Amino acid sequence: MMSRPCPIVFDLDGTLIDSAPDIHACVSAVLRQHHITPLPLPRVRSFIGGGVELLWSRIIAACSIDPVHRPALIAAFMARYHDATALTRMFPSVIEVLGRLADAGHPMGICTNKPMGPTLQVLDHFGLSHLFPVVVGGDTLPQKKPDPAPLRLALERLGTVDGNALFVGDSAFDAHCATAVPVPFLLYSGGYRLSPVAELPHDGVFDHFDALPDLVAETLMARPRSA
Ligand SMILES: O=C(O)COP(=O)(O)O
Ligand SMILES: [Mg+2]
Repeated sequence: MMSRPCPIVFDLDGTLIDSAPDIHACVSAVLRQHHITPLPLPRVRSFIGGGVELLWSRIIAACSIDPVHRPALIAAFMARYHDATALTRMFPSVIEVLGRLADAGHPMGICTNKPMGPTLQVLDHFGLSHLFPVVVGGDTLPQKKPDPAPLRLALERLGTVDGNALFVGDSAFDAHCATAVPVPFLLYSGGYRLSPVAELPHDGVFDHFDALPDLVAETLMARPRSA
């Protein structure tokens, strides 16, 4: 099925890449440095999606850490996180499907709550940088998703003028951000979502990237260009 090209913006962690093992490893190393027992991977994974500050708020609460240590913990984490790619994997078929969407003429961007430093490192590591001329990170603006500002900036930089665009993500942060913009939202159900699919506003859902090109085409056909 062919789709007319429109800008597509992607979330990163839990959508294109499974980065939780690296984030967990960095968190565990920092906790051990501070003589705190590390948390299991599923617990840390459940804290991902809102950016580094929210991740550490949740860790500090879960481990009953004195908040006075917060700046030192975050600084130690960022020193490890900025180039942590060894345990990260792309989800199946991501590279092939992004290539197909790019070949079909879709301008593509990233809108992530991950800080720009590690975002650019991981895109480079997986050879994805050339596919994304627009990258908005968690520290690009004062606001993070679900605030609509970062996604609006990504869409504006991709030259969206008539609201004819799509956002693809994995979490409640993404779903509510897309609603606030507003822009149609395609939910990848294989990421770090905590809520049931039915509880997240979405225009389409997919559990494997092979299904994304047809879902993009169907979503665009269902919506008139001026919608
Ligand atoms: O790093 C995070 O907490 C979230 O990143 P994401 O917006 O790419 O899911
Ligand atoms: Mg995500």
